[in-house]
Amino acid sequence: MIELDRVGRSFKVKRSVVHAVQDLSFTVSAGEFVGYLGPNGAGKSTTIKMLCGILTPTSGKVRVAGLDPSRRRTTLARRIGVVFGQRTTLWWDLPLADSFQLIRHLYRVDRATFRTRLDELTETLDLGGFLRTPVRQLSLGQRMRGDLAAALLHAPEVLVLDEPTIGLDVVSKAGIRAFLQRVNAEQGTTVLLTTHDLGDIERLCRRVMVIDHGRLAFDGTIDDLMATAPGQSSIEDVVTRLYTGEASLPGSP
Ligand SMILES: Nc1ncnc2c1ncn2[C@@H]1O[C@H](COP(=O)(O)OP(=O)(O)OP(=O)(O)O)[C@@H](O)[C@H]1O
Repeated sequence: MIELDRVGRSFKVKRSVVHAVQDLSFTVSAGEFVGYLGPNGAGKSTTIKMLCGILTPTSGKVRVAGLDPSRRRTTLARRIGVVFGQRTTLWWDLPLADSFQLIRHLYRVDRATFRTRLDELTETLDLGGFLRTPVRQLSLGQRMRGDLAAALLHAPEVLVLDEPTIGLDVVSKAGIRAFLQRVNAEQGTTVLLTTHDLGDIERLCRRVMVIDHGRLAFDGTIDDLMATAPGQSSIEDVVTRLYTGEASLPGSP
């Protein structure tokens, strides 16, 4: 469903070049729920932007649902849902319900399918109390649930999430995690989740990939990840050792 083959992306900054992603190869199969971890500046957002066609790779090949994202961005948009937790894709001054209507038109979802999906999403994400509220008046947790609904209204096969639980309280986080688990299990949606919240990773992902300095540093199960730092019992400690280069990497490619 997602394939990267020796992908690189660099940026020219003044007279130097930043290699945000380098020689990155991985495959995510249909129905997987994969965590994508890495320290600040590791290249996660750059990867995600290449997956949805916002950025073109400088080298290598990206395929999502069989499509080249930067060349087929409009076609791909119908098959991928993306949530950037740090900024909304909703219309700031419009009530949530009106944003959803606009999305229905943009994605050409027929009226009956839209109604059924919106009813389902309203129930599972508990949106009923604020569908008529302008997005700018929503709390962060409400806005995030709105963004998730917006990303899923057109029933995409792939869902890419960039920090979807950032800034949320424990109850809101638990609600969003349960929702994501359900979407993956019941609809078979492939999910790639970027987060700094290791609770998200522990509760949701069987497989974890770690990127560091633009390169894949680890790809394996949570158990494999824990085995990189024997004697450490918490995932926080294991990931800290990985980020600081203190762990050995049996699962690394
Ligand atoms: N448009 C850009 N122009 C120049 N440099 C960029 C640009 N976008 C990203 N970078 C650089 O590429 C590197 C990777 O950035 P990226 O945003 O992908 O990291 P990240 O893993 O998402 O980090 P964070 O966890 O802090 O969000 C960083 O050094 C960043 O400064």
